[in-house]
Amino acid sequence: QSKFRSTNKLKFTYLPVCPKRDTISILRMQAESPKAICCILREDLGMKISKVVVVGDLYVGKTSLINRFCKDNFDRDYKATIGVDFEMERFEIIGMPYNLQIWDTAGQEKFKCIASAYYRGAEVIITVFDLADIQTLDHTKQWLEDALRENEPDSSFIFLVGTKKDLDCSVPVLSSGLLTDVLVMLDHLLMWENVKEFFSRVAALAFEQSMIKELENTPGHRAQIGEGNLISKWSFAFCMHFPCL
Ligand SMILES: Nc1nc2c(ncn2[C@@H]2O[C@H](COP(=O)(O)OP(=O)(O)OP(=O)(O)O)[C@@H](O)[C@H]2O)c(=O)[nH]1
Repeated sequence: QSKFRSTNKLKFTYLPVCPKRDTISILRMQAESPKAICCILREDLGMKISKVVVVGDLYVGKTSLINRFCKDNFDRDYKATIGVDFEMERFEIIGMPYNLQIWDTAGQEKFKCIASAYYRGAEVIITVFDLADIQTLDHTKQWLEDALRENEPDSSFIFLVGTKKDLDCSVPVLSSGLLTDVLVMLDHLLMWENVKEFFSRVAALAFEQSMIKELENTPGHRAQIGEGNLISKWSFAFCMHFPCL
């Protein structure tokens, strides 16, 4: 919650994901690039990995969301995640190999201790709720607080994802009081219609974050504040790889 309050440039995105109809909607809250930083890109960065943690109540569809992206499949049978699971997805960004390590955590209370041990070091936190079960939206704040507690302040991008839009009983979350509580903290509302584009955006942001961190931690390399040629070039490169940007 403190993360929500302290970030004044949050974006909210609504995307659908599912196979037959526009079944899953994804609502995204995303802190804008934390600082306007122009980075000197280095050629010797090598392989980069960013950690994405997916949290939320049991049965909301975390595994399904990840499987839709990583395996392009959808399974109607429910198999509870035991503890944690993870997938590695490879990207290439501005010619550099880049991996997203996506951690699928169990929503069941009895596994929470195990799962929370994996929250640390998350560049991205994706909080999932079920559009057909308003309580799961209510619980997202707690999930987020738990995940943020294990990470440095302002070190993670946050996304909010609503699933199961295809179900007739889906609640009109956009007008629900609970979501309004969240929306008042946001500056932007965007909508997306594609899971791959969503994860591509996640990858782009995580990549950017890891570059910034790397530069900040490397002696002799300067992070420059403000507008500059390099940041323009960088943005363009992202557009080339991620049409959704
Ligand atoms: N109709 C519909 N069903 C969905 C959708 N997404 C997930 N499901 C179903 O919801 C059930 C739970 O999905 P999971 O992805 O296993 O849920 P989870 O959040 O990973 O659950 P835990 O591992 O227990 O935390 C499964 O039966 C899925 O098939 C969706 O968009 N539409």
